[in-house]
Amino acid sequence: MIELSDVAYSYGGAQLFTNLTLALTPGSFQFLTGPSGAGKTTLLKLCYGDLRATAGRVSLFGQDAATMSRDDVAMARRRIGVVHQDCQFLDHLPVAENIALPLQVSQRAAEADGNLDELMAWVGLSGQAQQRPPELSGGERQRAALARAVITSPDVIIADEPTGNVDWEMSQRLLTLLVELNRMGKTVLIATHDMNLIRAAKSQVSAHVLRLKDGRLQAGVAL
Ligand SMILES: Nc1ncnc2c1ncn2[C@@H]1O[C@H](COP(=O)(O)OP(=O)(O)OP(=O)(O)O)[C@@H](O)[C@H]1O
Repeated sequence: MIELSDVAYSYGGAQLFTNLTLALTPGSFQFLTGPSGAGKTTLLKLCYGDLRATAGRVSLFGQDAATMSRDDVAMARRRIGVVHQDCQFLDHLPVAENIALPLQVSQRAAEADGNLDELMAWVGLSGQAQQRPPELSGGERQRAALARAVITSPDVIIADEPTGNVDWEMSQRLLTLLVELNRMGKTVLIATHDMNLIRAAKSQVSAHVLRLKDGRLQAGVAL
């Protein structure tokens, strides 16, 4: 679905990583871990077409990202739900409207009628639909961000620290939602520092763990 082959990335100075290879195969559940600043967010951005590799090949659903037009990338992006590290809400809009926004952007607003209430209930936010994002707790914001990422029924979910700043119980609840999505056939990639979360996931799902460190991606990390 998404493949990085011998990819390098630099923000202009030293290379953050080189010769990095990663495949998001259909239905896989993968964790990306590694020290702060190793480049996890950068790697996720390459996977969802937000950044272009400085070398190597990124393939988004069979197309070479380097030769894709902006519209092609936008179309591919519709198949990827992203949970950003800082959630990125429009604070003046109610939570429900924030969650429905990706449908409007992809001109599918009519689908909100059927899906939105169900999705709000799934993430346990039915009572908060009309609140503004700044009025939510950290865990509620993370669940709202997950709901917004999946409202368009993407094939792939990419989540950057989806359990940052929440307690253990809430991180378990978010993990359960991500595992449910994977059981529905979604491909899941999660960047996290939380090794306890990874351990908990491994008892529920066949998860692969990758560690990005010193510009290299290692598989089979000991937990
Ligand atoms: N837009 C940017 N311009 C220049 N440098 C950047 C930019 N974004 C990130 N970096 C640098 O690239 C490196 C990797 O950042 P990145 O956010 O990908 O790491 P990370 O592993 O996700 O870190 P964390 O775990 O702290 O979120 C860092 O040194 C960071 O300062």
